[in-house]
Amino acid sequence: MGYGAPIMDDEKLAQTVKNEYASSDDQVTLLDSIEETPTGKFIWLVAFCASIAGALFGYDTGIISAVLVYLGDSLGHELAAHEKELITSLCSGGAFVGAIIAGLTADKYGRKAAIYLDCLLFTVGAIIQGAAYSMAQMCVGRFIVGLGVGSAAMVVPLYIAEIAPTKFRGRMIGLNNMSITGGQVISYGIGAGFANVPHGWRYMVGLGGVPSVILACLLPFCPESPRQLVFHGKTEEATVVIGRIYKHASPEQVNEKVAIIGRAVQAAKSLTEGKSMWFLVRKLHTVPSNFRALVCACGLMVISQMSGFNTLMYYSSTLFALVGFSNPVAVGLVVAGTNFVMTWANMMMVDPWGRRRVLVSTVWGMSAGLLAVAIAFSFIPVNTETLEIRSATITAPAIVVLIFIIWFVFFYGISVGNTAWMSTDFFPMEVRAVGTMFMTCSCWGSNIIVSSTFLTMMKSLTPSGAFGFYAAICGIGWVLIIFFYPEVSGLTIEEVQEVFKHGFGVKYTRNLRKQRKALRAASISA
Ligand SMILES: O[C@H]1[C@H](O)[C@@H](O)[C@H](O)[C@@H](O)[C@H]1O
Repeated sequence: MGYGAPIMDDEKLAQTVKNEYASSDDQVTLLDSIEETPTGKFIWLVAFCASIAGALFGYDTGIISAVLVYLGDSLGHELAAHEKELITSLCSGGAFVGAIIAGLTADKYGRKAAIYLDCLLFTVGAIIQGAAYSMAQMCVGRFIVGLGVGSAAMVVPLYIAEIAPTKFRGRMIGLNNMSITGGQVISYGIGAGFANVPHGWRYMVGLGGVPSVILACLLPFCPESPRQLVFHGKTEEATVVIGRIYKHASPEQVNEKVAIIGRAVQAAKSLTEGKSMWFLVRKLHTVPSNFRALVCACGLMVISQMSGFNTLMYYSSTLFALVGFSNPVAVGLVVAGTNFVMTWANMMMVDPWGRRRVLVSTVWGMSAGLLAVAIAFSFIPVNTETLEIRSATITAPAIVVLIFIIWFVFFYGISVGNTAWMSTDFFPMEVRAVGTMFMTCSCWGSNIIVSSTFLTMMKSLTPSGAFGFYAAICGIGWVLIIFFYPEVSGLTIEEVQEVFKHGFGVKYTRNLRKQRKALRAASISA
């Protein structure tokens, strides 16, 4: 029994597993036993360094709301609404392009090269923005930073997924998510801190260039992904890296791990050697298991974005001013802070609980929260022409809106907001980079749609209609997750490749996890 072994009935399971464990020559492969060994601090430090790029993603997307408020006429004139929209959306547009560039190059040049490039983009973009005296210069700076955001959003989870020990993979990608949402909290704090400083907005954007320099200095201490090293024929280097990651493993276990990776790499190579990028894109769409992985990864990402969460990130001031709060920036900080705390909760829960279990038991809460917001809004007299409130005092429905927005963020942060970035391990190696690229593009594509239609929807559908729409998306998303999202937590990245060969793998992984549990129990009692 090895990867892709048939799933058997529950009754026969315990005995068969015990027998096999006792007789198999291939016990190491069976349990990938290196994964059971303790790992040291080194790999956490590496994941932490890579996550600085995630913090920059969060910082640069979050800071814009404060920058827009304090720009004034610094770019030569007071900006019109459409110019503000342009500055905001150019970052998402750049991110879309950045994700494509990273996706096309991550295999050829390795994961680390893309992160170095991100550092350059974040720094150059920050300098250009901070020194901008014209709308054109600001737009260029914003787009360049967007390229970095999109590339980092794509390559960092990919890099972490490939270096992480199986038992910490979800948690380590979660660390990157914490950096994203932490970066957003910091950006709100810095936005508030520089609010009354002359030219404060220049410091706000310029500060985004500092952590990228720090990251560039730390990167030489981080290893290249061992899977990438094996892919490029550097098996000895990969062995050293695996030895550093699993520092309590025996040399045999290290060699076996490299051999397992080598087999997966060989399989990937035999399918793709000498083939063009277009071939990989076709393979991603035409091989049924790849396509199912793609649907699942992009589907979850689209649900996370179309839930409307980022309307709160980009337009929270507008929204909270609309319902009568006089200090919308502070209220916005509460939203970003809740998201950050729940990202931590997600990180702690995904590996022991399993991603699917977390999603199934929480996504309904997003829908329920948004529905309550939609209902509460119907009691608030909003002028849909001007998007202004007709009464200046905070009413009970306004408080209900705030409570249920925080409720929504609570469930968003603990579920799709972070789990969506973990699906990079759904893809087999030969299409992992290109699959992650599509997943990241589906993030920025749907992000652009939501951020560019929110205010229009508030006007044409009324706030109740807009939030009702997002509630429906979350409700449908929850049902789709129940039927189609498999549990891959606890499986090695090589094992995950088998999952989508069995439909969407929901039943397959349920049985596989049961088998593994029994196998572990048998190995302990043997
Ligand atoms: O995972 C992140 C996180 O949830 C952020 O708070 C959000 O702004 C991003 O759009 C999302 O991709």
